[in-house]
Amino acid sequence: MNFQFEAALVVDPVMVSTSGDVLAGPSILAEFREELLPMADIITPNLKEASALLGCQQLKTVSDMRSAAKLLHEMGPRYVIVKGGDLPDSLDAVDVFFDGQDFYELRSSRIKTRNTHGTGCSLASCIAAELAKGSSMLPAVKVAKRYVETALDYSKDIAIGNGTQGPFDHIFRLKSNGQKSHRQVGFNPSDLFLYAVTDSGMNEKWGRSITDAVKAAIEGGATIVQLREKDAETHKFLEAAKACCEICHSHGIPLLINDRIDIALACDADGVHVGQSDMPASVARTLLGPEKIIGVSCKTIEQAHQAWIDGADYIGCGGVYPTNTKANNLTVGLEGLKTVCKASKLPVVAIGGINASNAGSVMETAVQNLKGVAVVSALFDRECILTETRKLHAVLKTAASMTLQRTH
Ligand SMILES: Cc1ncc(COP(=O)(O)OP(=O)(O)O)c(N)n1
Ligand SMILES: Cc1ncsc1CCOP(=O)(O)O
Ligand SMILES: [Mg+2]
Repeated sequence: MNFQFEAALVVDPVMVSTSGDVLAGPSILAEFREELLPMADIITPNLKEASALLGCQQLKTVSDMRSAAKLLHEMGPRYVIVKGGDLPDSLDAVDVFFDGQDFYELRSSRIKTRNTHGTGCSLASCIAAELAKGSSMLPAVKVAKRYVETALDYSKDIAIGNGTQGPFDHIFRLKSNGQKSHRQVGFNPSDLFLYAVTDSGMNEKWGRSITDAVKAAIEGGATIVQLREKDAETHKFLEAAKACCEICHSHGIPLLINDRIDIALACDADGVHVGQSDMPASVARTLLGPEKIIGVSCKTIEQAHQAWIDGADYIGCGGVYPTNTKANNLTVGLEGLKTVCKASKLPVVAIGGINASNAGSVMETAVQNLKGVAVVSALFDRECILTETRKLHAVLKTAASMTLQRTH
Protein backbone atom coordinates (compact mmCIF):
# COMPACT_ATOMS: atom_id res chain seq x y z
CA MET A 1 0.00 0.00 0.00
CA ASN A 2 1.25 3.47 -0.77
CA PHE A 3 0.28 6.40 1.45
CA GLN A 4 2.34 9.08 -0.24
CA PHE A 5 1.14 12.68 -0.23
CA GLU A 6 -1.51 13.57 -2.81
CA ALA A 7 -2.42 17.07 -3.96
CA ALA A 8 -5.41 18.59 -2.17
CA LEU A 9 -7.89 21.19 -3.43
CA VAL A 10 -9.13 23.86 -1.00
CA VAL A 11 -12.06 25.85 -2.41
CA ASP A 12 -12.94 29.14 -0.76
CA PRO A 13 -16.24 30.01 -2.49
CA VAL A 14 -15.63 33.74 -2.34
CA MET A 15 -18.92 35.56 -2.90
CA VAL A 16 -19.55 37.78 0.08
CA SER A 17 -16.75 39.37 2.14
CA THR A 18 -16.69 39.71 5.94
CA SER A 19 -17.65 43.34 5.49
CA GLY A 20 -20.70 42.34 3.41
CA ASP A 21 -19.32 43.34 0.00
CA VAL A 22 -20.70 41.17 -2.80
CA LEU A 23 -17.67 39.80 -4.63
CA ALA A 24 -19.30 37.49 -7.18
CA GLY A 25 -22.66 37.43 -8.90
CA PRO A 26 -25.19 34.59 -9.23
CA SER A 27 -23.65 33.48 -12.56
CA ILE A 28 -20.73 32.04 -10.64
CA LEU A 29 -22.99 29.91 -8.41
CA ALA A 30 -23.56 27.25 -11.05
CA GLU A 31 -19.79 26.93 -11.59
CA PHE A 32 -19.21 26.44 -7.88
CA ARG A 33 -21.99 23.88 -7.57
CA GLU A 34 -21.28 21.89 -10.69
CA GLU A 35 -17.52 22.17 -11.18
CA LEU A 36 -15.61 23.12 -8.06
CA LEU A 37 -17.54 21.61 -5.14
CA PRO A 38 -17.50 18.04 -6.50
CA MET A 39 -13.73 18.10 -6.94
CA ALA A 40 -12.87 19.94 -3.69
CA ASP A 41 -11.22 18.29 -0.70
CA ILE A 42 -12.61 21.03 1.51
CA ILE A 43 -14.81 24.09 1.02
CA THR A 44 -14.72 27.05 3.40
CA PRO A 45 -17.88 29.19 2.99
CA ASN A 46 -18.94 31.85 5.48
CA LEU A 47 -22.60 32.01 6.55
CA LYS A 48 -23.74 34.11 3.59
CA GLU A 49 -21.80 32.01 1.08
CA ALA A 50 -23.19 28.78 2.52
CA SER A 51 -26.77 30.01 2.19
CA ALA A 52 -26.05 31.34 -1.34
CA LEU A 53 -24.63 27.97 -2.42
CA LEU A 54 -27.65 26.17 -0.97
CA GLY A 55 -30.14 28.79 -2.15
CA CYS A 56 -31.59 28.89 1.35
CA GLN A 57 -32.51 31.40 4.05
CA GLN A 58 -29.94 33.13 6.25
CA LEU A 59 -28.16 30.82 8.71
CA LYS A 60 -28.75 32.06 12.25
CA THR A 61 -27.73 29.29 14.64
CA VAL A 62 -25.07 26.61 15.06
CA SER A 63 -27.78 24.08 14.32
CA ASP A 64 -28.47 25.85 10.96
CA MET A 65 -24.72 25.68 10.27
CA ARG A 66 -24.67 21.94 10.91
CA SER A 67 -27.58 21.36 8.52
CA ALA A 68 -25.89 23.55 5.90
CA ALA A 69 -22.57 21.71 6.28
CA LYS A 70 -24.34 18.38 5.74
CA LEU A 71 -26.20 19.61 2.64
CA LEU A 72 -23.02 21.16 1.21
CA HIS A 73 -21.19 17.88 1.81
CA GLU A 74 -23.80 16.15 -0.33
CA MET A 75 -22.73 18.46 -3.19
CA GLY A 76 -19.38 16.67 -3.39
CA PRO A 77 -16.55 18.05 -1.24
CA ARG A 78 -14.83 15.57 1.14
CA TYR A 79 -14.93 18.05 4.03
CA VAL A 80 -16.87 21.22 4.77
CA ILE A 81 -16.21 24.02 7.21
CA VAL A 82 -18.97 26.60 7.61
CA LYS A 83 -17.45 29.69 9.19
CA GLY A 84 -19.63 31.29 11.82
CA GLY A 85 -17.71 34.51 12.37
CA ASP A 86 -20.82 36.53 11.49
CA LEU A 87 -23.18 34.51 13.69
CA PRO A 88 -25.36 36.92 15.67
CA ASP A 89 -25.26 36.90 19.49
CA SER A 90 -22.23 34.65 19.72
CA LEU A 91 -19.42 35.36 22.17
CA ASP A 92 -17.06 32.89 20.48
CA ALA A 93 -16.24 32.53 16.80
CA VAL A 94 -17.78 29.11 16.09
CA ASP A 95 -17.03 27.21 12.89
CA VAL A 96 -18.71 23.92 12.06
CA PHE A 97 -16.47 21.25 10.51
CA PHE A 98 -18.09 18.19 8.92
CA ASP A 99 -16.19 15.17 7.60
CA GLY A 100 -19.20 13.34 6.19
CA GLN A 101 -19.75 11.50 9.45
CA ASP A 102 -19.02 13.66 12.48
CA PHE A 103 -19.50 17.33 13.24
CA TYR A 104 -16.92 19.35 15.16
CA GLU A 105 -17.65 22.77 16.59
CA LEU A 106 -14.36 24.66 16.45
CA ARG A 107 -14.50 27.58 18.82
CA SER A 108 -12.08 30.45 19.23
CA SER A 109 -12.44 33.68 21.13
CA ARG A 110 -13.90 36.56 19.14
CA ILE A 111 -11.22 39.23 18.75
CA LYS A 112 -12.61 42.77 18.83
CA THR A 113 -10.83 44.61 16.02
CA ARG A 114 -11.53 46.44 12.76
CA ASN A 115 -8.53 44.66 11.19
CA THR A 116 -10.37 41.66 9.76
CA HIS A 117 -9.81 42.22 6.04
CA GLY A 118 -8.79 38.94 4.35
CA THR A 119 -9.43 36.55 7.24
CA GLY A 120 -11.31 34.05 5.04
CA CYS A 121 -8.60 33.99 2.36
CA SER A 122 -5.94 33.59 5.04
CA LEU A 123 -7.77 30.68 6.65
CA ALA A 124 -8.14 28.84 3.34
CA SER A 125 -4.51 29.51 2.39
CA CYS A 126 -3.27 28.31 5.74
CA ILE A 127 -5.31 25.10 5.43
CA ALA A 128 -3.75 24.54 1.98
CA ALA A 129 -0.26 25.16 3.37
CA GLU A 130 -0.78 22.71 6.25
CA LEU A 131 -2.09 20.05 3.84
CA ALA A 132 0.95 20.61 1.63
CA LYS A 133 3.14 19.99 4.68
CA GLY A 134 1.42 16.59 5.03
CA SER A 135 -1.18 17.33 7.68
CA SER A 136 -4.54 15.59 7.72
CA MET A 137 -7.66 17.73 7.32
CA LEU A 138 -8.91 18.34 10.86
CA PRO A 139 -5.47 19.24 12.27
CA ALA A 140 -4.87 21.49 9.23
CA VAL A 141 -8.13 23.33 9.89
CA LYS A 142 -7.33 23.69 13.59
CA VAL A 143 -3.88 25.09 12.90
CA ALA A 144 -5.32 27.52 10.34
CA LYS A 145 -8.04 28.71 12.70
CA ARG A 146 -5.55 29.21 15.48
CA TYR A 147 -3.20 31.05 13.13
CA VAL A 148 -5.93 33.51 12.07
CA GLU A 149 -7.09 33.99 15.67
CA THR A 150 -3.55 34.66 16.90
CA ALA A 151 -2.78 36.99 13.97
CA LEU A 152 -5.99 38.95 14.63
CA ASP A 153 -5.16 39.25 18.30
CA TYR A 154 -1.63 40.38 17.52
CA SER A 155 -2.88 42.97 14.99
CA LYS A 156 -5.99 44.17 16.79
CA ASP A 157 -4.61 47.62 17.56
CA ILE A 158 -2.60 48.38 14.43
CA ALA A 159 -3.87 51.30 12.34
CA ILE A 160 -3.40 50.94 8.58
CA GLY A 161 -5.65 52.51 5.91
CA ASN A 162 -8.86 54.49 6.18
CA GLY A 163 -11.77 52.12 5.47
CA THR A 164 -14.12 50.53 7.95
CA GLN A 165 -11.90 47.44 7.84
CA GLY A 166 -8.13 47.23 8.08
CA PRO A 167 -5.70 44.44 7.13
CA PHE A 168 -4.11 42.21 9.73
CA ASP A 169 -0.48 41.24 10.16
CA HIS A 170 0.28 37.81 8.67
CA ILE A 171 3.94 37.65 9.65
CA PHE A 172 3.53 38.47 13.33
CA ARG A 173 5.44 35.31 14.27
CA LEU A 174 8.59 36.60 12.62
CA LYS A 175 8.41 39.69 14.80
CA SER A 176 7.89 38.06 18.17
CA ASN A 177 11.55 36.90 18.41
CA GLY A 178 10.42 33.30 18.61
CA GLN A 179 9.92 33.83 22.36
CA LYS A 180 7.40 31.50 23.92
CA SER A 181 6.25 32.88 27.23
CA HIS A 182 2.99 30.98 27.28
CA ARG A 183 2.11 27.72 25.72
CA GLN A 184 0.51 28.28 22.32
CA VAL A 185 -2.75 26.37 22.19
CA GLY A 186 -2.56 23.38 19.87
CA PHE A 187 0.18 21.25 18.49
CA ASN A 188 3.41 22.32 16.87
CA PRO A 189 5.34 19.33 15.43
CA SER A 190 8.64 20.94 16.44
CA ASP A 191 7.57 20.32 20.07
CA LEU A 192 8.59 16.69 19.46
CA PHE A 193 12.30 17.64 19.26
CA LEU A 194 13.24 16.45 22.75
CA TYR A 195 10.39 14.46 24.20
CA ALA A 196 10.87 13.55 27.89
CA VAL A 197 8.80 10.57 29.10
CA THR A 198 8.75 10.04 32.88
CA ASP A 199 8.78 6.70 34.69
CA SER A 200 7.44 6.24 38.21
CA GLY A 201 9.83 3.34 38.96
CA MET A 202 12.89 5.37 37.99
CA ASN A 203 11.83 8.36 40.08
CA GLU A 204 11.30 6.08 43.04
CA LYS A 205 14.70 4.44 42.52
CA TRP A 206 16.44 7.83 42.57
CA GLY A 207 14.21 9.21 45.36
CA ARG A 208 12.73 12.05 43.30
CA SER A 209 9.24 13.47 42.98
CA ILE A 210 7.63 13.59 39.51
CA THR A 211 7.54 17.36 39.71
CA ASP A 212 11.28 17.65 40.43
CA ALA A 213 12.03 15.26 37.57
CA VAL A 214 9.84 17.28 35.18
CA LYS A 215 11.35 20.60 36.29
CA ALA A 216 14.89 19.31 35.68
CA ALA A 217 14.02 17.93 32.24
CA ILE A 218 12.47 21.23 31.20
CA GLU A 219 15.44 23.19 32.49
CA GLY A 220 17.70 20.90 30.46
CA GLY A 221 15.79 21.62 27.25
CA ALA A 222 12.91 19.13 27.00
CA THR A 223 10.36 20.46 24.49
CA ILE A 224 7.41 18.25 25.51
CA VAL A 225 6.74 16.07 28.55
CA GLN A 226 4.72 12.87 28.92
CA LEU A 227 3.79 11.46 32.31
CA ARG A 228 4.11 7.69 32.00
CA GLU A 229 3.27 6.64 35.53
CA LYS A 230 2.37 2.99 35.16
CA ASP A 231 2.32 2.13 38.86
CA ALA A 232 0.91 5.32 40.37
CA GLU A 233 -2.30 5.33 42.38
CA THR A 234 -4.96 7.34 40.59
CA HIS A 235 -5.45 10.10 43.16
CA LYS A 236 -1.68 10.60 43.57
CA PHE A 237 -1.19 10.56 39.81
CA LEU A 238 -3.88 13.22 39.40
CA GLU A 239 -2.28 15.49 42.02
CA ALA A 240 1.13 15.10 40.37
CA ALA A 241 -0.37 15.67 36.92
CA LYS A 242 -2.00 18.93 38.05
CA ALA A 243 1.28 20.16 39.49
CA CYS A 244 3.20 19.14 36.35
CA CYS A 245 0.61 20.96 34.18
CA GLU A 246 1.38 24.17 36.04
CA ILE A 247 5.13 23.68 35.72
CA CYS A 248 4.96 22.83 32.03
CA HIS A 249 2.59 25.64 31.13
CA SER A 250 4.61 28.25 32.96
CA HIS A 251 7.49 27.24 30.63
CA GLY A 252 5.40 27.04 27.45
CA ILE A 253 5.86 23.24 27.28
CA PRO A 254 2.98 20.87 26.44
CA LEU A 255 2.17 18.10 28.94
CA LEU A 256 0.73 14.80 27.74
CA ILE A 257 -0.53 11.87 29.81
CA ASN A 258 0.31 8.29 28.88
CA ASP A 259 -2.68 5.92 28.53
CA ARG A 260 -5.01 7.72 30.97
CA ILE A 261 -7.60 9.84 29.16
CA ASP A 262 -9.42 10.32 32.48
CA ILE A 263 -6.36 11.88 34.11
CA ALA A 264 -5.74 14.07 31.05
CA LEU A 265 -9.31 15.36 31.22
CA ALA A 266 -9.24 15.85 34.99
CA CYS A 267 -6.03 17.91 35.00
CA ASP A 268 -6.72 19.61 31.65
CA ALA A 269 -3.43 18.35 30.21
CA ASP A 270 -2.58 19.22 26.61
CA GLY A 271 -3.26 15.69 25.45
CA VAL A 272 -2.52 11.99 25.66
CA HIS A 273 -0.28 9.33 24.21
CA VAL A 274 -1.96 5.98 23.47
CA GLY A 275 -0.63 2.68 22.16
CA GLN A 276 -2.19 0.00 19.99
CA SER A 277 -3.77 -1.77 22.97
CA ASP A 278 -4.93 1.40 24.76
CA MET A 279 -8.05 3.50 24.16
CA PRO A 280 -8.35 3.84 20.34
CA ALA A 281 -7.22 7.24 19.13
CA SER A 282 -10.58 7.87 17.43
CA VAL A 283 -12.37 7.42 20.77
CA ALA A 284 -9.75 9.52 22.56
CA ARG A 285 -10.38 12.26 19.98
CA THR A 286 -14.13 12.14 20.63
CA LEU A 287 -13.55 12.29 24.39
CA LEU A 288 -10.90 15.01 24.32
CA GLY A 289 -12.25 17.18 21.49
CA PRO A 290 -10.43 18.71 18.53
CA GLU A 291 -7.99 20.93 20.42
CA LYS A 292 -6.08 18.34 22.48
CA ILE A 293 -2.92 16.64 21.27
CA ILE A 294 -3.12 12.90 20.59
CA GLY A 295 -0.06 10.73 19.92
CA VAL A 296 -0.25 7.08 18.87
CA SER A 297 2.46 4.37 19.00
CA CYS A 298 2.94 2.81 15.55
CA LYS A 299 5.31 0.17 14.27
CA THR A 300 3.81 -0.35 10.80
CA ILE A 301 2.61 1.63 7.79
CA GLU A 302 -0.94 0.41 8.37
CA GLN A 303 -0.94 1.60 11.98
CA ALA A 304 0.44 4.98 10.88
CA HIS A 305 -2.30 5.34 8.30
CA GLN A 306 -4.97 4.42 10.85
CA ALA A 307 -3.57 6.98 13.33
CA TRP A 308 -4.00 9.64 10.67
CA ILE A 309 -7.58 8.55 9.92
CA ASP A 310 -8.35 8.51 13.66
CA GLY A 311 -7.38 12.18 13.98
CA ALA A 312 -4.06 11.76 15.83
CA ASP A 313 -1.54 14.61 15.81
CA TYR A 314 1.69 12.62 15.83
CA ILE A 315 3.13 9.11 15.86
CA GLY A 316 5.61 7.60 18.31
CA CYS A 317 7.63 4.97 16.43
CA GLY A 318 9.86 2.35 18.03
CA GLY A 319 11.60 0.65 19.65
CA VAL A 320 14.28 1.97 17.43
CA TYR A 321 16.85 0.21 19.65
CA PRO A 322 16.32 -2.47 22.30
CA THR A 323 15.01 -1.13 25.60
CA ASN A 324 14.63 -2.38 29.17
CA THR A 325 11.97 0.23 29.96
CA LYS A 326 9.10 -1.49 28.14
CA ALA A 327 8.88 -5.25 28.49
CA ASN A 328 8.55 -7.41 25.36
CA ASN A 329 8.73 -4.44 23.08
CA LEU A 330 9.51 -5.32 19.46
CA THR A 331 12.56 -3.49 18.08
CA VAL A 332 11.86 -2.06 14.62
CA GLY A 333 15.36 -0.60 14.12
CA LEU A 334 16.34 2.44 12.09
CA GLU A 335 14.95 0.77 8.96
CA GLY A 336 11.53 0.22 10.57
CA LEU A 337 11.54 3.85 11.71
CA LYS A 338 12.35 5.08 8.19
CA THR A 339 9.59 2.95 6.65
CA VAL A 340 6.96 4.36 9.01
CA CYS A 341 8.22 7.94 8.65
CA LYS A 342 8.12 7.81 4.85
CA ALA A 343 4.56 6.48 4.80
CA SER A 344 3.23 8.71 7.57
CA LYS A 345 1.08 11.77 6.99
CA LEU A 346 1.75 12.78 10.58
CA PRO A 347 4.93 13.98 12.29
CA VAL A 348 6.91 11.22 13.98
CA VAL A 349 8.98 10.98 17.16
CA ALA A 350 11.41 8.06 17.51
CA ILE A 351 11.45 6.08 20.78
CA GLY A 352 13.19 3.11 22.34
CA GLY A 353 16.76 2.78 23.62
CA ILE A 354 17.67 6.29 22.50
CA ASN A 355 20.42 8.15 24.38
CA ALA A 356 23.05 10.82 23.81
CA SER A 357 25.32 8.32 21.99
CA ASN A 358 22.85 7.20 19.34
CA ALA A 359 20.37 10.13 19.06
CA GLY A 360 22.62 11.78 16.44
CA SER A 361 22.39 8.69 14.19
CA VAL A 362 18.60 8.70 14.52
CA MET A 363 18.22 12.38 13.62
CA GLU A 364 20.83 12.26 10.86
CA THR A 365 18.65 9.81 8.95
CA ALA A 366 16.87 13.10 8.15
CA VAL A 367 13.94 10.99 7.03
CA GLN A 368 10.79 12.96 6.23
CA ASN A 369 8.38 13.59 9.11
CA LEU A 370 10.92 12.68 11.82
CA LYS A 371 10.78 15.57 14.29
CA GLY A 372 12.66 14.33 17.33
CA VAL A 373 13.37 11.64 19.89
CA ALA A 374 11.43 10.45 22.94
CA VAL A 375 13.51 9.24 25.84
CA VAL A 376 12.85 7.64 29.22
CA SER A 377 15.87 5.98 30.88
CA ALA A 378 18.60 8.12 29.30
CA LEU A 379 17.10 11.08 31.20
CA PHE A 380 15.27 9.68 34.20
CA ASP A 381 17.37 6.62 35.12
CA ARG A 382 20.40 8.82 35.69
CA GLU A 383 21.84 10.67 38.66
CA CYS A 384 21.38 14.15 37.20
CA ILE A 385 18.39 14.67 34.88
CA LEU A 386 19.42 18.25 34.13
CA THR A 387 22.91 17.27 32.90
CA GLU A 388 21.59 14.38 30.80
CA THR A 389 18.84 16.44 29.19
CA ARG A 390 21.30 19.21 28.34
CA LYS A 391 23.69 16.66 26.83
CA LEU A 392 20.95 15.13 24.69
CA HIS A 393 19.72 18.57 23.65
CA ALA A 394 23.20 19.50 22.46
CA VAL A 395 23.48 16.26 20.45
CA LEU A 396 20.11 16.91 18.79
CA LYS A 397 21.03 20.50 17.95
CA THR A 398 24.28 19.37 16.33
CA ALA A 399 22.47 16.68 14.33
CA ALA A 400 19.83 19.20 13.20
CA SER A 401 22.44 21.69 12.01
CA MET A 402 24.46 18.96 10.21
CA THR A 403 21.28 17.88 8.42
CA LEU A 404 20.55 21.48 7.50
CA GLN A 405 24.06 21.93 6.06
CA ARG A 406 23.76 18.70 4.09
CA THR A 407 20.46 19.69 2.53
CA HIS A 408 21.57 23.20 1.48
C1 LIG B 1 6.17 9.10 22.39
C2 LIG B 1 5.78 7.73 22.75
N1 LIG B 1 5.82 6.77 21.83
C3 LIG B 1 5.47 5.51 22.14
C4 LIG B 1 5.05 5.21 23.42
C5 LIG B 1 4.58 3.83 23.80
O1 LIG B 1 3.19 3.80 24.07
P1 LIG B 1 2.47 2.37 24.28
O2 LIG B 1 2.74 1.57 23.08
O3 LIG B 1 1.08 2.58 24.68
O4 LIG B 1 3.25 1.79 25.51
P2 LIG B 1 3.29 2.37 27.00
O5 LIG B 1 4.16 3.56 27.01
O6 LIG B 1 1.90 2.72 27.40
O7 LIG B 1 3.85 1.26 27.80
C6 LIG B 1 5.01 6.25 24.36
N2 LIG B 1 4.62 6.04 25.62
N3 LIG B 1 5.38 7.49 24.02
C1 LIG C 1 7.52 3.42 26.06
C2 LIG C 1 8.25 2.82 24.93
N1 LIG C 1 7.63 2.54 23.77
C3 LIG C 1 8.43 2.00 22.86
S1 LIG C 1 9.97 1.83 23.44
C4 LIG C 1 9.55 2.51 24.93
C5 LIG C 1 10.50 2.69 26.05
C6 LIG C 1 11.45 3.79 25.85
O1 LIG C 1 12.24 3.92 26.97
P1 LIG C 1 13.81 4.14 26.88
O2 LIG C 1 14.02 5.50 26.35
O3 LIG C 1 14.27 4.01 28.30
O4 LIG C 1 14.37 3.04 26.01
MG1 LIG D 1 0.11 2.80 26.40
